[in-house]
Amino acid sequence: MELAGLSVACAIRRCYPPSDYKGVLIAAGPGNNGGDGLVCARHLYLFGYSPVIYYPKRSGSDLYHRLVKQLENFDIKFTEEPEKEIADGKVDQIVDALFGFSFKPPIRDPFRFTIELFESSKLPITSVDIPSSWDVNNGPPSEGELGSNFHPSVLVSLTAPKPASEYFKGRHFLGGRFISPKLAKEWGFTVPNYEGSDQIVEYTDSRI
Ligand SMILES: NC(=O)C1=CN([C@@H]2O[C@H](COP(=O)(O)OP(=O)(O)OC[C@H]3O[C@@H](n4cnc5c(N)ncnc54)[C@H](O)[C@@H]3O)[C@@H](O)[C@H]2O)[C@H](O)CC1
Ligand SMILES: [K+]
Repeated sequence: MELAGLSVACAIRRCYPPSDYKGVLIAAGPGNNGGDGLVCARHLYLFGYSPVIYYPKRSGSDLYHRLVKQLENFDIKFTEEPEKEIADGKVDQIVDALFGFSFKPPIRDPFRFTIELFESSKLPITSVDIPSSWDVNNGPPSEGELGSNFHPSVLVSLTAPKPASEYFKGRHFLGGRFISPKLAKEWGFTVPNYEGSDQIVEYTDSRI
């Protein structure tokens, strides 16, 4: 999770530098995708951003208490009113860390509100692993359903791209540099060539 969150922060640093996109709203969900978002928020702070975290359904487990404690130690702000942060101009970009591969539709509250916020926002949005509300295999919800108008500008797939990423049209990165060739072979995917100490690789038209 630490490396996953770091890789998302690295992709954001590459696409949306703090000189132009300093205020970052991180929407964190109740599972591990949300945990990646909490880790990402801490690294963004260390990279010079001003993160503000919306974490409406907190996990009770010790790991998450410790992630929150680390953020509090940096005086990183938590908010209950993400729409106000956006309206007040405190936010220049958004991180979608609501749900990853364990999401099962339909979306339950309080996350319906958050997906509506994503759909209506004009700000750049980076999704962690899968755009939230998308089905891991089949991609965006059908037209007219909540989430069908959610198209983030950046996607950071973790460890390996999920089938839903085929429907994604923006800048696509792979992160989570911790898979051994042996494990990748066992699971039938390729570990790309990460440059030097990079935590991310960007997919190009020719794929990696
Ligand atoms: N396992 C790995 O290799 C890695 C995973 N990483 C990250 O972990 C997520 C998957 O995490 P998981 O905890 O399994 O689930 P999610 O975060 O996707 O969500 C579960 C969470 O959401 C709730 N939920 C599900 N459906 C709904 C719904 N319709 N409405 C409201 N709430 C819903 C559910 O109850 C749970 O609380 C993966 O995508 C990666 O981001 C790391 O990257 C490390 C490697
Ligand atoms: K997500």
